[in-house]
Amino acid sequence: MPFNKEPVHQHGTVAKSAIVLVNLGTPDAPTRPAVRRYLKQFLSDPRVVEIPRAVWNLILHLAILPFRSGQSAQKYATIWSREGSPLKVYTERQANKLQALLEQRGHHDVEVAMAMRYGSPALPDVLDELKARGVERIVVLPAYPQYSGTTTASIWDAVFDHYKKVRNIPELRLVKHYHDHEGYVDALAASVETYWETHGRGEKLVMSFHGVPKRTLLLGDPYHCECHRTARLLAARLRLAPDQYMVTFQSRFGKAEWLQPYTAPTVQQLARDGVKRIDVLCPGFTSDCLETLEEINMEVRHDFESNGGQEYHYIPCLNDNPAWIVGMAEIAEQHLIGWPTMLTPAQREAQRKDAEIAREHAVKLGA
Ligand SMILES: C=CC1=C(C)c2cc3[nH]c(cc4nc(cc5[nH]c(cc1n2)c(C)c5CCC(=O)O)C(CCC(=O)O)=C4C)c(C)c3C=C
Ligand SMILES: [Fe+2]
Ligand SMILES: [Fe+2]
Repeated sequence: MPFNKEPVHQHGTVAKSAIVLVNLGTPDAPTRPAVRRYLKQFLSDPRVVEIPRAVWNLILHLAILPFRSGQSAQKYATIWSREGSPLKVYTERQANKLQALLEQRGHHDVEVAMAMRYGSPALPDVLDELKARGVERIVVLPAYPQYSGTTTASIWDAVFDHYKKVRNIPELRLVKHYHDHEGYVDALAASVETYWETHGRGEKLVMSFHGVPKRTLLLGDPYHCECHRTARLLAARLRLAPDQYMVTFQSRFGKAEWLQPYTAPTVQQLARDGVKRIDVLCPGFTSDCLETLEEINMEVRHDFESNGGQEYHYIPCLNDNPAWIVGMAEIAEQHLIGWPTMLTPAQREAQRKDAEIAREHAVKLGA
């Protein structure tokens, strides 16, 4: 494979650092063709569906895309906002606020960008733009607190695939997870406590995480354990006894067994058992999205209420809560250590001069 042509004689230019906040991605519009395009890219990822390609391609094109695209588009239409898909809107706000906070904390030489694993803005395009702007150090920060081969590793695949075509690769740091990071757990606890202060509290706190096939757990994916660790830490911060909270897994896809217990049947059973009020939190999603706003706040709410439950409270995701922006800044800072993001004005001026000399040098060489 040939390498792409790249800018020459950039040595000595101001090397900037960047944080790339990467989320899953979402369709460009709540329409059948846009959702089909998105699902096709998402579900063709071998990290997401581990079935031999020849078999899976047939199933995907004959049995899934023709039916699911329209059904999912209808669901997306119920949560779409004037600004677009909530997942993208919140991820964008997080990136902007993180940029401002890092600047406030003295990191004058770091830029924060946002990218999507599937759909737009596409991760490879964002990495290209950063390179064009002279960024030589990158922290890749997935929007997933818990590591899974199906999500986090897929972001890494996309990063590695992209740089296979690049000659001069930036220095890279990949955040694996922050399921037990204080800044993340504290932000979750603050969000729940604030909710309880204004709405009172339920008999049980249901912590619903996105599921994955059970098979991945048996094959060594740490996701399940990391979800439970987050739940234990959050319960400890909230001083909840074991009978005051539950961990469940939502969004099952396909016919295979996924991580149990499943959210919807668990909530139905709670209602049938006479529990009158539950509070539901989705700690594994840092932004509200289809899976929280439609599935949890609409479908599962209906399941609870139609089985005798009286009060169903959905506690929103961290989104752009100030406490979460602080948590993200702490996680980012721990990965920026040793990089010159806090240059003094004098140091920056020296770098600028050095870049000027390098450019003159390049002109003399005829580049
Ligand atoms: C938080 C982590 C996530 C894991 C782990 C995850 C695994 C996983 N997901 C699917 C299939 C689908 N997921 C869909 C939507 C979706 N998934 C996540 C996050 C995780 N997925 C988010 C944040 C979203 C919402 C995106 C949005 O636009 O708001 C969808 C698309 C919607 C639909 O048609 O239902 C599918 C499909 C699998 C198969 C999987 C693990 C193997
Ligand atoms: Fe998913
Ligand atoms: Fe486990």
